[in-house]
Amino acid sequence: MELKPIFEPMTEESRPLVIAGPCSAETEEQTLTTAHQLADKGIQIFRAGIWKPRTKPGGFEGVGSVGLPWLKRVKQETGMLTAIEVATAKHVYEALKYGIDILWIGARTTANPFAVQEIADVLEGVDVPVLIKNPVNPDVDLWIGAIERVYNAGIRRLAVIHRGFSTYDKSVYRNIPQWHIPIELRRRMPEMPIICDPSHIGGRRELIASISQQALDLQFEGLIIESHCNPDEAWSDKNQQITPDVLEHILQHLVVRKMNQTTEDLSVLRHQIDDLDNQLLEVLAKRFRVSREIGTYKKEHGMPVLQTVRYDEILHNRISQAQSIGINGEFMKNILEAIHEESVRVQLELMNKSE
Ligand SMILES: C=C(O[C@@H]1C=C(C(=O)O)C=C[C@H]1O)C(=O)O
Repeated sequence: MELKPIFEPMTEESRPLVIAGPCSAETEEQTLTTAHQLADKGIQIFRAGIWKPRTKPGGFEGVGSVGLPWLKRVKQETGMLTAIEVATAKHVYEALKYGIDILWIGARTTANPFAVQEIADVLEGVDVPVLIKNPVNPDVDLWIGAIERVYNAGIRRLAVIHRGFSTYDKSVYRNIPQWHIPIELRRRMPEMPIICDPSHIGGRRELIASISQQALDLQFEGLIIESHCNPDEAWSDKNQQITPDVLEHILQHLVVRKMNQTTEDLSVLRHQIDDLDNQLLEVLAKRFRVSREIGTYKKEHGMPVLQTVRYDEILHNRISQAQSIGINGEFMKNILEAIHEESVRVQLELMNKSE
């Protein structure tokens, strides 16, 4: 992909790029007050939701097109660029008609290729920056598919927004970050800027600073943070919005690590890591060899592959062993589950071989 910077100038020094503004534009006064406060703090890009995709009908679905002239005023009075979410062709037309500078595609929309294609089709021939949020489900290919649809429409000023992923299980997060997904996107598309959305990942004000710092530590390029002049009275997402004052405080305390190159000091430690990874691989290969032998035995003796009592015992013992030497139990569980799944697959393959 041949991308252009989303904004000029975008330099290493300008990291992180910050986009801030209320979840929703509610009234002209709330929009303008918040915008002026943010502009006074040096924020250069203002976000506001105009059309809000709500889980159930009856919630506040955004003010709609009447809010677009308010954003035009924001731009005229503060000089900030304006950004809104678009989910349909009509939204794109309206946004462009009112001179909105940046469009973003929401997580629910990204999950739907028909909707993304509809938006891409109307963007054909338009030069506007587009930010693509991750789909609600942790599917990196679906995310990349949406990026490609927009890219194929000729949009070159592209970036993605990592806003976390929906989960049925209770979690401290509103949308679990699953950092490995944006990391995989970075591996596959190294030139694609990634903007983190700590407001939607955390769902709570208290989590915004730490999630933002994590994003910066992963070299993400920007942050999109919900900020409202009076968060407790917000019409949507009040728990995750912060005042421009709090936003300024958080931004001042973020540590931006600029050192990109590997230093000599790291090379010694990295050799150690290489060495340890080699040992891990050898041990894993040995374990699968033994598992194959067990599989052969089971085949000869008519035993089923899955042995839940044994598996349960392994999980239980290894997790407490791990915890006793300072390894996170949840992490150990994930590793053991992955190993077991592969071990069972290897044995099943063996069982079903005819000879
Ligand atoms: C290796 C075995 O087969 C399966 C795989 C296991 C493993 O890899 O640890 C454990 C139990 C079984 O479900 C076994 O029965 O011991």
